[in-house]
Amino acid sequence: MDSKVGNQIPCIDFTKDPQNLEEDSDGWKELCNQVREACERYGSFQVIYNKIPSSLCQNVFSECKGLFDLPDETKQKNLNPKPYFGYLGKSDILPFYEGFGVEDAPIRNAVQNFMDKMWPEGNPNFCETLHSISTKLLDLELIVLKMLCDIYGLEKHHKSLAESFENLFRVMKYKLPPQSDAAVVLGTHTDKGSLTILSQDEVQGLEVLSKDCKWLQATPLKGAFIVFIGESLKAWSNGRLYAAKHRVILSGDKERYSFALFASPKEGEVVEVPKELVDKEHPLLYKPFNFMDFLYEFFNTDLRSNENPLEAYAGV
Ligand SMILES: O=C(O)CCC(=O)C(=O)O
Ligand SMILES: [Fe+2]
Repeated sequence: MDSKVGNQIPCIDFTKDPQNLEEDSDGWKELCNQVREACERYGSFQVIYNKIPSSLCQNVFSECKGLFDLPDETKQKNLNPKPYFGYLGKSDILPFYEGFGVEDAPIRNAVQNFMDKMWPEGNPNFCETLHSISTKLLDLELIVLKMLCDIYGLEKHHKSLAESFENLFRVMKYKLPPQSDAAVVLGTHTDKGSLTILSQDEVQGLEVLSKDCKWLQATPLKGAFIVFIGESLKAWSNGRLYAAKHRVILSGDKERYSFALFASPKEGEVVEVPKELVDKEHPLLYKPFNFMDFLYEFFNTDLRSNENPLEAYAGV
Protein backbone atom coordinates (compact mmCIF):
# COMPACT_ATOMS: atom_id res chain seq x y z
CA MET A 1 0.00 0.00 0.00
CA ASP A 2 1.34 3.42 -0.92
CA SER A 3 0.30 5.98 1.67
CA LYS A 4 1.79 8.88 -0.33
CA VAL A 5 -0.83 11.32 -1.57
CA GLY A 6 -0.07 13.52 -4.59
CA ASN A 7 3.11 15.47 -4.05
CA GLN A 8 3.27 14.76 -0.30
CA ILE A 9 5.61 12.43 1.55
CA PRO A 10 3.76 9.36 2.91
CA CYS A 11 1.57 9.83 5.97
CA ILE A 12 1.05 6.96 8.41
CA ASP A 13 -1.60 7.05 11.13
CA PHE A 14 -0.48 5.48 14.42
CA THR A 15 -3.73 6.53 16.15
CA LYS A 16 -6.44 4.55 14.33
CA ASP A 17 -6.58 1.94 17.08
CA PRO A 18 -4.46 2.04 20.27
CA GLN A 19 -3.99 -1.75 19.92
CA ASN A 20 -2.01 -1.17 16.74
CA LEU A 21 0.94 -0.06 18.86
CA GLU A 22 0.89 -3.36 20.72
CA GLU A 23 3.69 -5.41 19.32
CA ASP A 24 2.66 -8.60 17.51
CA SER A 25 -0.95 -7.42 17.00
CA ASP A 26 -2.20 -7.51 13.39
CA GLY A 27 -2.38 -3.71 13.46
CA TRP A 28 1.29 -3.53 14.50
CA LYS A 29 2.31 -5.73 11.57
CA GLU A 30 0.30 -3.57 9.16
CA LEU A 31 1.95 -0.40 10.54
CA CYS A 32 5.37 -2.07 10.22
CA ASN A 33 4.64 -2.73 6.53
CA GLN A 34 3.68 0.90 5.95
CA VAL A 35 6.76 2.15 7.79
CA ARG A 36 8.94 -0.22 5.78
CA GLU A 37 7.56 0.99 2.46
CA ALA A 38 7.91 4.65 3.47
CA CYS A 39 11.48 4.26 4.78
CA GLU A 40 12.74 2.13 1.90
CA ARG A 41 11.12 4.23 -0.85
CA TYR A 42 11.02 7.75 0.53
CA GLY A 43 13.38 7.76 3.52
CA SER A 44 10.79 9.80 5.37
CA PHE A 45 7.15 9.98 6.38
CA GLN A 46 4.74 11.97 8.48
CA VAL A 47 3.32 10.09 11.43
CA ILE A 48 0.03 10.97 13.10
CA TYR A 49 0.73 10.28 16.76
CA ASN A 50 -1.51 11.34 19.63
CA LYS A 51 0.72 10.58 22.60
CA ILE A 52 2.38 13.97 22.16
CA PRO A 53 -0.38 16.58 22.59
CA SER A 54 -0.39 19.50 20.13
CA SER A 55 -0.60 21.79 23.16
CA LEU A 56 2.81 20.52 24.31
CA CYS A 57 4.31 21.27 20.87
CA GLN A 58 2.79 24.76 21.04
CA ASN A 59 4.37 25.23 24.48
CA VAL A 60 7.76 24.13 23.13
CA PHE A 61 7.55 26.71 20.36
CA SER A 62 6.54 29.49 22.73
CA GLU A 63 9.09 28.57 25.44
CA CYS A 64 11.88 28.33 22.85
CA LYS A 65 11.14 31.64 21.12
CA GLY A 66 12.80 33.43 24.05
CA LEU A 67 16.09 31.71 23.23
CA PHE A 68 16.41 33.55 19.95
CA ASP A 69 16.06 36.92 21.72
CA LEU A 70 18.96 36.28 24.13
CA PRO A 71 22.15 38.37 23.74
CA ASP A 72 24.77 36.96 21.39
CA GLU A 73 27.24 36.27 24.18
CA THR A 74 24.66 34.07 25.92
CA LYS A 75 23.88 32.18 22.72
CA GLN A 76 27.62 31.51 22.31
CA LYS A 77 27.52 29.48 25.54
CA ASN A 78 25.72 26.80 23.53
CA LEU A 79 28.63 26.35 21.07
CA ASN A 80 29.65 22.70 20.65
CA PRO A 81 32.76 21.32 18.90
CA LYS A 82 30.66 18.53 17.37
CA PRO A 83 29.33 19.87 14.08
CA TYR A 84 25.64 20.88 14.17
CA PHE A 85 25.31 19.89 17.83
CA GLY A 86 25.34 23.37 19.35
CA TYR A 87 24.33 26.96 18.58
CA LEU A 88 24.50 27.93 14.96
CA GLY A 89 23.56 31.39 13.81
CA LYS A 90 24.64 34.27 11.61
CA SER A 91 26.73 31.84 9.60
CA ASP A 92 27.81 32.76 6.06
CA ILE A 93 26.68 29.35 4.84
CA LEU A 94 23.26 29.52 6.53
CA PRO A 95 22.45 33.24 6.84
CA PHE A 96 18.72 32.76 7.52
CA TYR A 97 19.07 29.89 9.96
CA GLU A 98 19.50 29.95 13.70
CA GLY A 99 19.44 26.88 15.95
CA PHE A 100 20.26 25.69 19.46
CA GLY A 101 21.18 22.14 20.49
CA VAL A 102 20.67 20.31 23.79
CA GLU A 103 22.60 17.05 23.96
CA ASP A 104 20.95 14.20 25.89
CA ALA A 105 17.78 16.26 26.33
CA PRO A 106 15.72 13.26 27.55
CA ILE A 107 17.95 13.42 30.67
CA ARG A 108 16.64 16.14 32.99
CA ASN A 109 20.08 17.28 34.18
CA ALA A 110 21.16 17.97 30.61
CA VAL A 111 18.22 20.32 30.11
CA GLN A 112 18.89 21.92 33.48
CA ASN A 113 22.55 22.58 32.52
CA PHE A 114 21.45 24.15 29.24
CA MET A 115 18.89 26.32 31.05
CA ASP A 116 21.49 27.43 33.62
CA LYS A 117 23.67 28.72 30.77
CA MET A 118 20.84 30.47 28.91
CA TRP A 119 18.91 31.79 31.94
CA PRO A 120 21.19 31.81 35.03
CA GLU A 121 18.23 33.27 36.97
CA GLY A 122 16.25 30.10 36.14
CA ASN A 123 13.38 29.25 33.80
CA PRO A 124 11.54 26.25 35.27
CA ASN A 125 8.73 26.25 32.66
CA PHE A 126 11.27 25.99 29.87
CA CYS A 127 13.07 23.18 31.64
CA GLU A 128 9.90 21.18 32.28
CA THR A 129 8.59 21.66 28.74
CA LEU A 130 11.86 20.74 27.03
CA HIS A 131 12.37 17.66 29.16
CA SER A 132 8.79 16.54 28.62
CA ILE A 133 8.88 16.90 24.82
CA SER A 134 12.29 15.20 24.59
CA THR A 135 11.16 12.11 26.51
CA LYS A 136 8.00 11.86 24.40
CA LEU A 137 9.91 12.29 21.13
CA LEU A 138 12.26 9.56 22.36
CA ASP A 139 9.27 7.24 22.96
CA LEU A 140 8.17 7.77 19.36
CA GLU A 141 11.74 7.27 18.10
CA LEU A 142 11.91 3.94 19.94
CA ILE A 143 8.60 2.78 18.45
CA VAL A 144 9.82 3.53 14.93
CA LEU A 145 13.16 1.86 15.66
CA LYS A 146 11.36 -1.21 17.01
CA MET A 147 9.32 -1.40 13.82
CA LEU A 148 12.46 -1.16 11.68
CA CYS A 149 14.14 -3.93 13.69
CA ASP A 150 11.01 -6.14 13.48
CA ILE A 151 10.77 -5.63 9.73
CA TYR A 152 14.20 -7.17 9.20
CA GLY A 153 13.81 -9.90 11.82
CA LEU A 154 16.27 -8.13 14.12
CA GLU A 155 14.03 -7.81 17.20
CA LYS A 156 16.91 -8.78 19.44
CA HIS A 157 19.00 -5.84 18.19
CA HIS A 158 16.46 -3.18 19.22
CA LYS A 159 17.73 -2.61 22.76
CA SER A 160 21.43 -2.49 21.93
CA LEU A 161 20.81 -0.31 18.88
CA ALA A 162 18.74 2.15 20.92
CA GLU A 163 21.43 2.19 23.62
CA SER A 164 24.09 2.99 21.04
CA PHE A 165 22.29 6.28 20.19
CA GLU A 166 22.55 9.68 21.77
CA ASN A 167 19.64 12.06 21.42
CA LEU A 168 20.12 15.68 20.54
CA PHE A 169 17.22 18.11 20.78
CA ARG A 170 17.43 21.06 18.39
CA VAL A 171 15.17 24.03 17.90
CA MET A 172 15.42 25.93 14.63
CA LYS A 173 14.31 29.36 13.43
CA TYR A 174 14.28 30.40 9.77
CA LYS A 175 14.26 34.11 9.08
CA LEU A 176 12.69 35.64 5.99
CA PRO A 177 15.24 36.57 3.36
CA PRO A 178 14.74 40.19 2.28
CA GLN A 179 12.85 40.87 -0.96
CA SER A 180 12.56 37.34 -2.16
CA ASP A 181 9.59 35.35 -3.46
CA ALA A 182 11.03 32.00 -2.40
CA ALA A 183 14.45 31.28 -0.94
CA VAL A 184 16.23 28.17 0.25
CA VAL A 185 16.87 28.82 3.94
CA LEU A 186 18.27 25.35 4.67
CA GLY A 187 20.12 23.76 1.77
CA THR A 188 19.63 20.27 0.39
CA HIS A 189 21.14 17.67 2.73
CA THR A 190 20.66 14.25 4.24
CA ASP A 191 20.69 13.75 8.00
CA LYS A 192 23.94 12.02 8.91
CA GLY A 193 22.78 10.30 12.13
CA SER A 194 20.25 7.51 12.55
CA LEU A 195 16.70 8.78 13.00
CA THR A 196 15.18 12.26 13.16
CA ILE A 197 11.75 13.02 14.63
CA LEU A 198 10.72 16.56 13.73
CA SER A 199 7.85 18.90 14.53
CA GLN A 200 7.19 22.01 12.49
CA ASP A 201 4.99 25.02 13.19
CA GLU A 202 2.23 25.99 10.74
CA VAL A 203 4.57 27.60 8.20
CA GLN A 204 5.08 25.42 5.12
CA GLY A 205 8.61 24.98 3.77
CA LEU A 206 10.06 21.50 4.27
CA GLU A 207 10.60 19.57 1.03
CA VAL A 208 11.90 16.04 0.48
CA LEU A 209 13.56 14.80 -2.72
CA SER A 210 12.12 11.54 -4.06
CA LYS A 211 14.29 8.86 -5.70
CA ASP A 212 13.06 10.07 -9.09
CA CYS A 213 14.20 13.60 -8.21
CA LYS A 214 10.86 15.28 -7.54
CA TRP A 215 10.44 17.62 -4.60
CA LEU A 216 7.71 16.29 -2.32
CA GLN A 217 6.08 18.48 0.32
CA ALA A 218 5.84 17.81 4.02
CA THR A 219 2.86 20.07 4.61
CA PRO A 220 2.31 20.88 8.31
CA LEU A 221 -0.44 18.61 9.70
CA LYS A 222 -1.91 18.91 13.17
CA GLY A 223 -0.78 16.07 15.41
CA ALA A 224 1.90 14.91 12.94
CA PHE A 225 5.66 14.48 13.23
CA ILE A 226 8.13 13.94 10.43
CA VAL A 227 10.51 11.00 10.51
CA PHE A 228 13.77 10.95 8.54
CA ILE A 229 16.14 8.04 8.09
CA GLY A 230 19.76 9.23 8.47
CA GLU A 231 22.85 7.98 6.63
CA SER A 232 24.05 5.90 9.60
CA LEU A 233 20.83 3.89 9.77
CA LYS A 234 20.95 3.47 6.00
CA ALA A 235 24.44 1.99 6.41
CA TRP A 236 23.30 -0.22 9.32
CA SER A 237 20.46 -1.58 7.14
CA ASN A 238 23.00 -2.44 4.41
CA GLY A 239 21.31 0.07 2.10
CA ARG A 240 17.74 -1.18 2.51
CA LEU A 241 16.61 2.04 4.19
CA TYR A 242 16.88 5.27 2.21
CA ALA A 243 18.31 8.55 3.50
CA ALA A 244 16.32 11.23 1.67
CA LYS A 245 17.70 14.61 0.73
CA HIS A 246 15.60 17.46 2.07
CA ARG A 247 15.64 21.26 2.34
CA VAL A 248 13.63 24.19 3.68
CA ILE A 249 12.23 26.89 1.39
CA LEU A 250 10.44 29.98 2.65
CA SER A 251 8.05 31.76 0.34
CA GLY A 252 5.45 33.57 2.44
CA ASP A 253 5.82 36.43 4.85
CA LYS A 254 6.23 34.44 8.06
CA GLU A 255 9.37 33.17 9.74
CA ARG A 256 9.36 29.46 10.46
CA TYR A 257 10.18 27.40 13.56
CA SER A 258 10.77 23.68 13.95
CA PHE A 259 12.24 21.37 16.57
CA ALA A 260 13.54 17.83 16.38
CA LEU A 261 15.13 14.99 18.25
CA PHE A 262 18.15 13.75 16.30
CA ALA A 263 19.31 10.25 17.26
CA SER A 264 22.85 9.40 16.18
CA PRO A 265 25.48 6.87 17.25
CA LYS A 266 27.22 7.97 20.46
CA GLU A 267 30.82 9.18 20.37
CA GLY A 268 33.07 6.15 19.78
CA GLU A 269 30.27 3.96 18.35
CA VAL A 270 31.04 2.02 15.19
CA VAL A 271 28.27 1.59 12.62
CA GLU A 272 28.30 -1.98 11.40
CA VAL A 273 25.87 -4.00 9.27
CA PRO A 274 24.42 -6.92 11.31
CA LYS A 275 25.44 -10.23 9.74
CA GLU A 276 21.74 -11.14 9.31
CA LEU A 277 21.42 -8.38 6.70
CA VAL A 278 24.22 -9.71 4.48
CA ASP A 279 23.63 -12.61 2.09
CA LYS A 280 24.06 -13.52 -1.57
CA GLU A 281 21.27 -11.19 -2.65
CA HIS A 282 22.44 -8.44 -0.33
CA PRO A 283 26.26 -8.33 -0.42
CA LEU A 284 27.91 -6.09 2.17
CA LEU A 285 27.73 -2.47 0.97
CA TYR A 286 29.44 -0.63 3.85
CA LYS A 287 32.58 -1.19 5.88
CA PRO A 288 32.27 -0.62 9.63
CA PHE A 289 32.96 3.03 10.44
CA ASN A 290 33.19 5.27 13.47
CA PHE A 291 30.24 7.68 13.23
CA MET A 292 31.98 10.69 14.79
CA ASP A 293 34.95 10.29 12.42
CA PHE A 294 32.50 10.28 9.50
CA LEU A 295 30.77 13.40 10.82
CA TYR A 296 34.04 15.35 11.24
CA GLU A 297 35.29 14.19 7.84
CA PHE A 298 32.00 15.30 6.27
CA PHE A 299 32.05 18.77 7.77
CA ASN A 300 35.80 19.43 7.51
CA THR A 301 36.72 18.13 4.06
CA ASP A 302 35.34 18.19 0.54
CA LEU A 303 33.36 15.05 1.38
CA ARG A 304 30.71 17.69 2.04
CA SER A 305 30.35 18.40 -1.66
CA ASN A 306 30.16 14.71 -2.58
CA GLU A 307 26.72 13.64 -3.86
CA ASN A 308 26.98 10.34 -1.95
CA PRO A 309 29.14 10.99 1.10
CA LEU A 310 28.30 7.70 2.85
CA GLU A 311 29.27 5.65 -0.20
CA ALA A 312 32.47 7.68 -0.65
CA TYR A 313 33.42 7.29 3.02
CA ALA A 314 32.35 3.78 3.91
CA GLY A 315 31.33 2.07 0.66
CA VAL A 316 32.89 -1.38 0.09
O1 LIG B 1 13.45 22.61 9.98
C1 LIG B 1 13.15 21.67 9.28
O2 LIG B 1 11.99 21.46 8.92
C2 LIG B 1 14.20 20.72 8.78
C3 LIG B 1 15.45 20.73 9.58
C4 LIG B 1 16.45 19.75 9.09
O3 LIG B 1 16.31 19.12 8.09
C5 LIG B 1 17.69 19.53 9.87
O4 LIG B 1 17.93 20.30 10.82
O5 LIG B 1 18.44 18.59 9.56
FE1 LIG C 1 17.69 17.48 8.04
